[in-house]
Amino acid sequence: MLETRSLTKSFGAIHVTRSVSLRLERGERRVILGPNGAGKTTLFNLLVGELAPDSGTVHLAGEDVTALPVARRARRGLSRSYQKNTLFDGLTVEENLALAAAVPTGHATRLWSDSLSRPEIRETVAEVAEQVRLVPYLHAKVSEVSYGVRRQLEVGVALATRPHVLLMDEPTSGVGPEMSKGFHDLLNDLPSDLTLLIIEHDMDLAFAVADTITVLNYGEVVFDGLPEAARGSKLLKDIYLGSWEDA
Ligand SMILES: Nc1ncnc2c1ncn2[C@@H]1O[C@H](COP(=O)(O)OP(=O)(O)OP(=O)(O)O)[C@@H](O)[C@H]1O
Repeated sequence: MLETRSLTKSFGAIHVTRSVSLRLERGERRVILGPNGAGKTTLFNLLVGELAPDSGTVHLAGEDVTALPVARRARRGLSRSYQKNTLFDGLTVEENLALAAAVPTGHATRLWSDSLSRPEIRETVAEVAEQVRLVPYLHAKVSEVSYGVRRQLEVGVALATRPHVLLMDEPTSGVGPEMSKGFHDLLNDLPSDLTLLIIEHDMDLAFAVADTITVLNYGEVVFDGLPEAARGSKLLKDIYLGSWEDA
C-alpha cells in the first residue's frame, strides 16, 4: 500500500535518510522507533511530499508518487496527523472535523457552516467523532477542550479526509498514562483496512498496536520485523532504550 525504495535525503553534510526501503501492506500497523534525531519526522516529510528526496522513490497503492505535491498525494489517500497543533482554536470540534471532511469532496471552504450543511460531510463528521471518541465535545470550541481531547481531534481531522494510509507523528506526546491507554484502544478500533504508520516514543503503546516495527538510527533502517523480535533485540536496547533513558 505504501512503499519506499532506497529513499535518501541529506541536509548539507548530514545524511538524515539513508537508503530507506519500507513496504507496508494494506491494513498494516507499523510503528517507527528511533532515538531523537534518527530521521523519523524527515521520513514522514518525504512520504507526504513536504520534502523531496535526493534519490529514491515513494509508491502509494503501486503508483510512483515521488514527484507529486502534498495535496495530490492527500487526494490519493495519504494523510498525516502532526506532532504539533494544527487545529483552528476559534472553531468548534465539529467545525474542525467538517473542514477536514470537505477536502476530499473538492468543496474545501473556510465557511464551515457551508460544509456542515452538506449531508455527506455531516455523515463523515458523525462517523469520525464516534471513532475518535469526540461525540461529547462536538460543540465545544477547540480553545476550551483539554490537551488530550485536542490530540484526539488531530487524529480525527486526519481521518476525516478519508485516508487509506494514515501517518501519525507521536499521537500520544504529552498525554498522561491514562490517555495513552485510551489512544491504544482508539487506534485498535480504527477500520482494519486503514494502513497506519506511527512514530511513537511510548514503548508500551508501540508494542500494543504494532503489527511490525521499524527502527531508524542515524537515518538508516536498523531493524524491520515483528514486535516480539524487536523486544528481544540487543541492538534495539542499545540504540533506542539507551537514548530513551537519556532523553
Ligand atoms: N530542514 C532541516 N534542515 C537541516 N537539518 C534538518 C532539517 N530537518 C531535520 N534536520 C536534521 O535532521 C536530523 C533528523 O531530524 P528528524 O526531525 O527527522 O529526527 P527525528 O527522529 O524525528 O527526531 P525527534 O524524535 O527528535 O523528533 C536531525 O539532526 C535534524 O537536526
